[in-house]
Amino acid sequence: MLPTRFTPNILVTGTPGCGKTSTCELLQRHLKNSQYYNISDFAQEKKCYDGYDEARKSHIVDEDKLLDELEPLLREGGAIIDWHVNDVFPERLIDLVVVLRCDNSILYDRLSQRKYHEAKIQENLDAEIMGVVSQDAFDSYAQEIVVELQSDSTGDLEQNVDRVVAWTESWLKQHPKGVTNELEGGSEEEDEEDDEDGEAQISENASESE
Ligand SMILES: Nc1ncnc2c1ncn2[C@@H]1O[C@H](COP(=O)(O)OP(=O)(O)OP(=O)(O)O)[C@@H](O)[C@H]1O
Repeated sequence: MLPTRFTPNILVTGTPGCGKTSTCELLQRHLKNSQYYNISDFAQEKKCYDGYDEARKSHIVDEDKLLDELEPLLREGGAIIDWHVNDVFPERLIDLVVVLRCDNSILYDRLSQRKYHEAKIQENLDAEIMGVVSQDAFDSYAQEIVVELQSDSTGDLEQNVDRVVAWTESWLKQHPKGVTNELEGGSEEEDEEDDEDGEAQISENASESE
């Protein structure tokens, strides 16, 4: 059981089509020693399924099994997690939650290009308008570790990655001794560095945190 993680775990979430995979793949190229987990692929690879949803034409993920597989990896730190569901990961093992947002007409075009049927497109557009994923993130994690970033253009994509890279560098400086991997129920003590510095805040512009 690893007691400490020395690099942060970053969850990238958002409505399907918002750009999670594009962002995570670019981020992984910029962050040394990071591991990218696309949870849809991970669940398939580890067979973390609990049936098949005919209406949605997709497997139902067994979240308990998923966490059994993922938690030891999160304890190592440096995870970049990509999933539209965000409220299943243990808060004690997540250091930053990035919620990608997308303009609805742009999202419509992206989902149409995937040949999604109209009802599925509409369901996702409604979810994006209502901010469903964002609300889940703010309900599930401390407000100060959740950040919403717009992902409409390639310029946004690059800027978002720069900001998360800058945030990570700042986190590493603030936690030279790493962060204690709390046990379920939070029975282990917080790392001293945490108490002194609090959470690393993501800045409006990447350069601000340097
Ligand atoms: N910021 C962006 N600017 C321009 N195009 C983008 C941007 N982000 C994503 N795209 C494009 O939108 C499409 C969907 O992106 P991507 O697969 O990264 O989304 P996703 O959120 O991971 O979707 P899913 O949840 O279904 O896996 C891709 O064709 C990608 O190239």
